[in-house]
Amino acid sequence: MAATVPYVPQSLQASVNHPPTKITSVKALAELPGLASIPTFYISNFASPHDHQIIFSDPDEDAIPVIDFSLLTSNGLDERFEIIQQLRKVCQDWGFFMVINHGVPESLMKAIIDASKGFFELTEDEKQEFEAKHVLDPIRCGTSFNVSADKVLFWRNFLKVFVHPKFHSPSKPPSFSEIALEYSKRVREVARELVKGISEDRTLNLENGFQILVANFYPTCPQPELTIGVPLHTDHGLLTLLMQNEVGGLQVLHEGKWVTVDPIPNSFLVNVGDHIEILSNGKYKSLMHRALVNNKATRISIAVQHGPALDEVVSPASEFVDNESNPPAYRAIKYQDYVELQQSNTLDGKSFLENIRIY
Ligand SMILES: O=C(O)CCC(=O)C(=O)O
Ligand SMILES: [Fe+2]
Repeated sequence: MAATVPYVPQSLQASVNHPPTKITSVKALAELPGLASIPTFYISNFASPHDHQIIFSDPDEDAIPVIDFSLLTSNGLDERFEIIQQLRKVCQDWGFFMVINHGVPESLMKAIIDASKGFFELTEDEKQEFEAKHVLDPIRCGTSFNVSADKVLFWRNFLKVFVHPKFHSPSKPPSFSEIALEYSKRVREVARELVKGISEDRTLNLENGFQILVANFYPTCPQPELTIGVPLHTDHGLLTLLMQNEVGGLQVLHEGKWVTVDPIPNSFLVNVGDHIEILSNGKYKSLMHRALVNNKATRISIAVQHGPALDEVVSPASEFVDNESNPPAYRAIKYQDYVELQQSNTLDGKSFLENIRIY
């Protein structure tokens, strides 16, 4: 019989309500035999059903838009024009869509999930080598979002790797590097076409755009309704292309309702990030989203974020600004500074964009 009071090692125990200083892995915690309840520092308001007037969306009524990528790269000019209009409308109305017929092989999508699983299954000692000191270190694994700032911890382990313009990779497991290199390249090609279609800005230097691969590992949780994998937030880049193993958990905020995402197999879930919102001067909104956890199966998601070049100073593009009726709504900021600030803070339920918004 499972013990009602779990054994939690000293190093994982909360002192009053503060998270312990040394926590590296919720995976190790989740694997403790007989864990029936979660430590208090994982209990989070962000998981509360009252945090955002939640109405679970009716899947039929709020069907998530689907973009057929093959039309974007087809030679038919009419088809391309049509799909670009559709893409821009979807970015304006939703900030979120699924992409089908994207050309990234199913076997490669499966391979990156398996390689990431292999990484998370390394021993805690082996993974320690990849625990970074700074948010701009190119290889960084950890738990929660930012354990030095988080007031409560989130039920997630992550690996964040800078994969472009310079490719980095952990050296373990041995197959990770080759798979991650190929996966990043193929996903980047899809992202570049989508960004070109959405943004009318021709000054973006996408060749040298920053690309980061984030692998998320959400172990099963004995009390999933009390905690959360990632609380609501927006992504810092231009576009994120996300996929997952067969286990769901992503919710997107659409017109004040949480929409639970049930993806089409082998599709990418694409969301607009903060830098499309900045460039378009707010026309295309960065998507608020979060990841729930469950008590049945481990969830793995791979989110690849694509941004401008790190040294690019981004401000609203001239075609979206009119100084009289539509003045710039965001301050110019170097992308690298934005990433550093966003990643150094904790997720507090607001978009980090609020920090550069001009009122
Ligand atoms: O796991 C998910 O579905 C979402 C993860 C996410 O939002 C992120 O890594 O930024
Ligand atoms: Fe995200």
